Amino acid sequence: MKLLFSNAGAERLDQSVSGRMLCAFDFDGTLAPIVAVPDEARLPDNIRMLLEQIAQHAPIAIITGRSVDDISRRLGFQPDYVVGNHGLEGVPGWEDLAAEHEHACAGWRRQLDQAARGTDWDPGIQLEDKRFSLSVHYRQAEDVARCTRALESVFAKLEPQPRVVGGKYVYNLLMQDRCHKGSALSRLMELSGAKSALYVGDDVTDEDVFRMRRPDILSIRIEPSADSAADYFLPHPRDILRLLEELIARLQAARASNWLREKGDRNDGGNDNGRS
Ligand SMILES: O=P(O)(O)OC[C@H]1O[C@H](O[C@H]2O[C@H](CO)[C@@H](O)[C@H](O)[C@H]2O)[C@H](O)[C@@H](O)[C@@H]1O
Repeated sequence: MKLLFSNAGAERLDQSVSGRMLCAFDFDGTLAPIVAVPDEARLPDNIRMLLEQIAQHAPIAIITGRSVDDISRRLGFQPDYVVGNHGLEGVPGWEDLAAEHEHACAGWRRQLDQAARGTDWDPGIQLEDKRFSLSVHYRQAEDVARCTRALESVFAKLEPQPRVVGGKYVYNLLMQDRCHKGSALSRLMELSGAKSALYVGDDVTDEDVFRMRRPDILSIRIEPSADSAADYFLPHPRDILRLLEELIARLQAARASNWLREKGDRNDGGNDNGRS
C-alpha cells in the first residue's frame, strides 16, 4: 500500500484521469465523518460542492452500505449512480436478485429480535434494518468484548447463514452471493462505458473492491492498514478534500487538453480544405 500523495500516486492519478473515468466513493468514513449515532452522519457542504464539480467532468457513483433511500436523503446532489446495501441495491439490471435478499434479511431480523429478548443481549446494540441487509451496531455497548462474543454466537445459529462482515463497531449481515461492492463497481463500469475507475473507501466491505486488484481501478483507502488490498492510502480522513481538489484540477486539465486537441484537429482540417 502506497501513499497517494507521492510521485507514484500522482502518476497513477494522471493515468486514471486520462481515460473515461468513473469516480466512485463509499460514504461513511470516506465522504462523511464517522459519528457515534449512524443517523447523524452528514455530508459536509465543502465535500458536496467538490463532488458537484467532479460531476461536471466525470460520472460519479456512491456505493454504500446504507440503503438507497437513506443515502439519497443525505447527499444533497444527484450522482449518476447510487448503490446501497453494500452493492446489492440500485445496480441497474440486478433488481430481480433483491427479493431473495429481502426474504433472508426479514428472517434474520425475526431471529435477532428473539435473541434480543434474552439476558445476554447488551442494551447498547442497535439494529439497522436496511431491507436487503442488516447492520448490527455495537458502538454504544456496555461491554464491547462481551457483546461481540455474544453476537458472534447468535450469528452462527442464523438461518440461512449470512455472510458476516465486520466494520466500524458494526457487523453487516449479507447474503452469501456474488453481489458486493466490487461486483457492483464492475457492473457500473460496463454500464457507463468507463475505461477506468477510482474507488475510495475506508472499511471492511470496501475490501471487496480492493481485493479485485483490477489494473483499471485505482483503489484508495482512507488511512493505511496492513490488512488492506488497496493500492494507495490517504493518511487521514480529512485528506479526502485534497484528493477531490486534485481530481478536479486533473479533470479540468484533461478537458482543456482534449479541447485544445479538438481545436487543433479542426484547424488542421480547415487548412487541408484550404489547400485542396
Ligand atoms: O459503506 P459505507 O457507506 O461506509 O457504510 C457502512 C456503514 O455505515 C454506517 O455505520 C457506520 O457509520 C456510522 C456513522 O458514522 C457509525 O455510527 C457506525 O459506527 C459505523 O459502523 C451505517 O449506519 C451502516 O448502515 C453502513 O453499513
